[in-house]
Amino acid sequence: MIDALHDFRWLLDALDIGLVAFIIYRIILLIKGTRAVQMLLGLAVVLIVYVVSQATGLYTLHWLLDNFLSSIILVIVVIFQNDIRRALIHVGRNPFFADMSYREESAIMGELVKACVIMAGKRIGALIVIERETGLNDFLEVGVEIDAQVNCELIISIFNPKAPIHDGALVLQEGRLKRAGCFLPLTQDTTVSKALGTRHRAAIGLTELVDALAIVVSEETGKISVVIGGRITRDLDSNGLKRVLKKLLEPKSRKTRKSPKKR
Ligand SMILES: Nc1ncnc2c1ncn2[C@@H]1O[C@H](COP(=O)(O)OP(=O)(O)OP(=O)(O)O)[C@@H](O)[C@H]1O
Repeated sequence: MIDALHDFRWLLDALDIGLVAFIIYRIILLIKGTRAVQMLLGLAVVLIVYVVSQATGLYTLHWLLDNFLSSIILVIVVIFQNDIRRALIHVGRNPFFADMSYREESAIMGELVKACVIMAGKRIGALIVIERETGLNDFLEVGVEIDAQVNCELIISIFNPKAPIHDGALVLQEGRLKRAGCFLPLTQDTTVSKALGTRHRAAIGLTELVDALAIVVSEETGKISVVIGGRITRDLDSNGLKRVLKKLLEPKSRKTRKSPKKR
């Protein structure tokens, strides 16, 4: 069997390279927009200094970095323990609608859309962020833990201007309302319309960094926008919002299924 596999060495090599490329891609996707990127850059600098110290004969520095790098796996595990845990938890799972039936997904999307439409009608400003593949934990330090089912009335009460947690973003993870009052990075893009204030700029800023989806309800105009990849789609009605959410959040496996009503 092993000998037979050796005849297909090129196939194994291709598989090997493909798997490593896929793992690196998933790691980049996971840490994109998190502090792990800065730490990784720091480690890359250490590695460059190590190589330079060897080439230039800076023996003491080289000895020091040699000892440090010999335990690099341990260092990486300690530094990235949260990211590694998150990656392992997410393996094989759909990022937002994890293990949910079509009916549960529809109910969640229905509650979300209903809440946005009502808030738009009442001119209640809102910023809702939905986690997809990339973890948002780095943006959840500020804010208040909620961890509740997605519910229209609850969403509206969170953004009620009299509520203490109405400021900032409401973050949804794995089909649940996870945290409210979260502070997001503002976009630095100078081409963004001057008409858009900080709520919209926060939605654009975050989605430039991660693959999350943001819904903005404007307090000023009552318009609903969806932001993804730093790009904003404005003035969506109930059907438009439903369509966009369905397209962006529905698991790939479900998209290929012909008749979702069967579930
Ligand atoms: N960095 C941020 N992260 C999350 N939310 C933010 C951030 N900055 C501002 N906000 C939210 O945006 C609100 C202010 O919105 P502002 O009027 O400046 O923006 P806007 O884009 O014009 O929105 P609107 O059309 O609703 O007025 C704040 O009260 C706060 O809730």
